[in-house]
Amino acid sequence: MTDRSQCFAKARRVVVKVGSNVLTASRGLNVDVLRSISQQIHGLMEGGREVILVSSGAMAAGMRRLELASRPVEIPKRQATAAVGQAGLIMEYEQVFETFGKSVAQVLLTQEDLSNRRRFLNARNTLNTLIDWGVLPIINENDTVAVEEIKFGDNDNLSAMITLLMDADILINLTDMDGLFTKDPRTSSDAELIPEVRSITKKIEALAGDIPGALGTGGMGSKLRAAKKTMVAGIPMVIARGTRPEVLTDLFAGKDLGTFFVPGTVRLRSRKCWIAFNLKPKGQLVLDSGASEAVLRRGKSLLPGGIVGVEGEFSMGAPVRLTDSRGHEIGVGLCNYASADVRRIMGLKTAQIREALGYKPYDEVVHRDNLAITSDEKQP
Ligand SMILES: Nc1ncnc2c1ncn2[C@@H]1O[C@H](COP(=O)(O)OP(=O)(O)O)[C@@H](O)[C@H]1O
Ligand SMILES: N[C@@H](CCC(=O)OP(=O)(O)O)C(=O)O
Repeated sequence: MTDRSQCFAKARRVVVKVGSNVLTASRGLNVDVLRSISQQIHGLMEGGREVILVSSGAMAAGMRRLELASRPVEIPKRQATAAVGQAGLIMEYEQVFETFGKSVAQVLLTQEDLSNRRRFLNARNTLNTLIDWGVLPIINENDTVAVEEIKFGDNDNLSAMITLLMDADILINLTDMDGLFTKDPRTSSDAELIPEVRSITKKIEALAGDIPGALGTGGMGSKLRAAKKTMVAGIPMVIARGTRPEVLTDLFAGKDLGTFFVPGTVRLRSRKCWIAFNLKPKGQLVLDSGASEAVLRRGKSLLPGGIVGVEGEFSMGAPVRLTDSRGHEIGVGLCNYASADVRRIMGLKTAQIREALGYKPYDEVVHRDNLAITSDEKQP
């Protein structure tokens, strides 16, 4: 069983995400909360932890700075508002950390920056260097250039991706609620806090509305989608109230605050997370029950003999989804053969590949090293 206090005690690299509603007051940024969270982060850093901050609040700060009563509808105006707000946001962090003798760095990212392997590795090197220097990286989505399809969608997702790709040990999502409730507490006074979630079932998903607070973006739904990713990757996530005094300090002192999302037992490392969550699968391989079992529970590579179906057209090296015969996703992997070749060798023994194709570069259709298991069915 995963012990929550152990997860906190052992966490060396920590990602903290702070939502817009936490950081905003009626007349602009809530500087008191920003200072309090910064102070606690500084405490964690002083205690030897590596911290990465994902901070929302640019749009909210910009709206207040420009005296806009509501969020602009047109995308360029939204982007311009966030650009104004980001400056004030980072300036505030900069000033607070200066009083601790520490530096902060602004890192603005788009989805593209993570899905392009070379750009991602550049970003990761930069983040690791900042951490080595004892500088706090403060990440936000690059709202000025990120529109529609290249948008992370929200910082809940961005913070989960950063947690996975930076091999962090825990994700703390600070919002304007004490955690996940049985109903939306904004509309239901009898809502009760759920202290622990072991699996994101349909029932759990149904509790969360996608309607965010006045200044937020994704609502509780996007936090659950983020938790799903970290849990599959074997990393715990917590949702807690960012305005609670000493929230971070208390969490690391072992207090049972917020909602704890229990991680899966197998830890997926950065490269496999990148395969699982950043690449768009180009096709699908359907596995028979023996191959599903071998891949899911026995840590095996996928051989041609266990494949019963191929969907889509893809070239060698393409990312593909692996499903069982009921269509449930087992994982995502890089395919050693093009779709046309997989169709010719599926169901065959590895010794028959050369005969069927005239060549045999690999025994495995998907090698274990290039396969990320995304099913939350219990693995060994
Ligand atoms: N079951 C639920 N439990 C807690 N909050 C919920 C639930 N369903 C919907 N919400 C809403 O989600 C909001 C938090 O999401 P959001 O506004 O996107 O926050 P943030 O700015 O921190 O990302 C809360 O203000 C709350 O009203
Ligand atoms: N990039 C946006 C953040 C949008 C966002 O995800 O907000 P939130 O749901 O409050 O975390 C901003 O800084 O305003």
